[in-house]
Amino acid sequence: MQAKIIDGKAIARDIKEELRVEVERLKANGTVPTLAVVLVGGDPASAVYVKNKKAACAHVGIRSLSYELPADTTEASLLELVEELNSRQDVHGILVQLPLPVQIDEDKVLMAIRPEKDVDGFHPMNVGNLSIGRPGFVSCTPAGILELLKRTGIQLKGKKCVIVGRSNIVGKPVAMLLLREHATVTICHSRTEDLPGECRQADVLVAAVGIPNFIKGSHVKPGAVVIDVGINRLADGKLCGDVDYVECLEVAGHITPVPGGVGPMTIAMLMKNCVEAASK
Ligand SMILES: Nc1nc(=O)c2c([nH]1)NC[C@@H]1CN(c3ccc(C(=O)N[C@@H](CCC(=O)O)C(=O)O)cc3)C=[N+]21
Ligand SMILES: [Mg+2]
Repeated sequence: MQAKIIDGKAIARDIKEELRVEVERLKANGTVPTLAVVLVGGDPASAVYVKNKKAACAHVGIRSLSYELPADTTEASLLELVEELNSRQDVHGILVQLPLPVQIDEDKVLMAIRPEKDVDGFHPMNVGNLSIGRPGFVSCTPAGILELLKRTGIQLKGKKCVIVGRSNIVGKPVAMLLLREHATVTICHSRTEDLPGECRQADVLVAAVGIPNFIKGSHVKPGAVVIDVGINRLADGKLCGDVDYVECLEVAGHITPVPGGVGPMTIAMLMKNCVEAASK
């Protein structure tokens, strides 16, 4: 039997509709939720994501302020902009699009954003709060994955979840979120011995490796939930996930497509974090 396709685009649309109502309420109370989006340089993929984020803001009713800086921007001037946005009362969320040009230390910039405005959830304070179970902003892709699982009715308690990829932005925080749901969590990576064997144990398999079609049908336990976090741009311009979709569709119980799976959820969670930032 073919896997059920989890429609991330539709679920993201539902979430944005829910947020629209909250934004109207905030506006009625005199607060216009505002996100500052900072883009340094002209990376074409980043430009697409930033455009999508601004479109989502417009849809939900969030005001977005756009800062497009040249590729040769210095670290000092970017930090100066972050400081200005930190101190502005009318700015609730700050997003500095990654990756940044080589002359800028990303860590330094992310640490400069006030944790209360860190709607990306990348500041060590928010990362730490997540890992010890305190409230704070959760980064958008991991939060989006959990929301997809919840709204699809996938039970996580006691289930075996295997994550392939150990990045700070996806692998590690998604592990923390799954643990919080009482799942048994394994994080695999490039040095894992017998990766296919680990993957085949998974009730929920999360692929975040950045290699097109890396997860094959033979990695998947029949009936498992397969979440594809990959966004690989192929030479022909098409988007491709980390999961071999055609193969895994025949084995999995549920699967997310690329595009239209985790990507739109990332943006919906960014909107959710902005609304939360503005509510405080
Ligand atoms: N500070 C920061 N925060 C981020 O959250 C952040 C970032 N930097 N840098 C890059 C990654 C990547 N990312 C995506 C967001 C939306 C889609 C998305 O909308 N994807 C659509 C397709 C979009 C397309 O056609 O290219 C989909 O999967 O259906 C993908 C990827 C956010 N990131
Ligand atoms: Mg990645």
